[in-house]
Amino acid sequence: MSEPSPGIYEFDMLQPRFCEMLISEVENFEKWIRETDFEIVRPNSMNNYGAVLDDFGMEGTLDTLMKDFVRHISKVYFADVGGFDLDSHHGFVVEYGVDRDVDLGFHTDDSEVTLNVCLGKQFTGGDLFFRGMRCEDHVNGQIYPEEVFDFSHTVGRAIVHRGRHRHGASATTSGHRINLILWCRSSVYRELKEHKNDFLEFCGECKRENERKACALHGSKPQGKKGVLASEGGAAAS
Ligand SMILES: O=C(O)CCC(=O)C(=O)O
Ligand SMILES: [Fe+2]
Repeated sequence: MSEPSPGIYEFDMLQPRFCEMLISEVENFEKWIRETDFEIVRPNSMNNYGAVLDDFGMEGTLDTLMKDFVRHISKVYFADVGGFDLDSHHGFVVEYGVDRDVDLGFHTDDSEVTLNVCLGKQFTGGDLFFRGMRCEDHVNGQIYPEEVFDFSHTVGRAIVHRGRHRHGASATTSGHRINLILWCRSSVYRELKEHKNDFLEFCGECKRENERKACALHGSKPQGKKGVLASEGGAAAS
């Protein structure tokens, strides 16, 4: 596992054969939905294609994946957002292509920790772009150069990040990109957050504010890196 940018971890996770089998299962489900005239529930407020895996028999499997796999990673790297106590999830696939959703706007996830694995198929484009972690108060704030990180998907490879890590997906310019997304949540963390009004350690802007306050107190200059990129508006996905 490597950490190509602060708070983002990547590693090989799924065998190609498993990715193919999962895609074929999703395609079967979508075919069945079309034939039976059922309404498919789309994965979230942003994607018009894809499907919720929990809706067709994978809820238990994904719960096990979260508890026996993601949680071991998140309790080490994301303990500050309840990574030790993930207890519910929303599992889905997203589908991109010129005849599907092409890209995905800048947003934060309704999760404490997100696992994102590329299932296939063949595609060009579709990079994920990350632009720093923010608390709710600072989600629309500036982007600092050290927060800029772009990630190219390859089949079977996974990335994990905090839900509060602002990100989006650039256009898939050819082929189809299908990714498995697992939004993992912690009810304990959410409950605690309600009653605490602390500054959030992971938030790039809270950190800077704290630094400025400390410097004002001691009469020194903040050490933070200079240079600010244009700010982008962010949405919260649900
Ligand atoms: O397109 C992707 O790989 C990312 C999808 C995503 O960010 C989301 O569904 O929350
Ligand atoms: Fe997302």
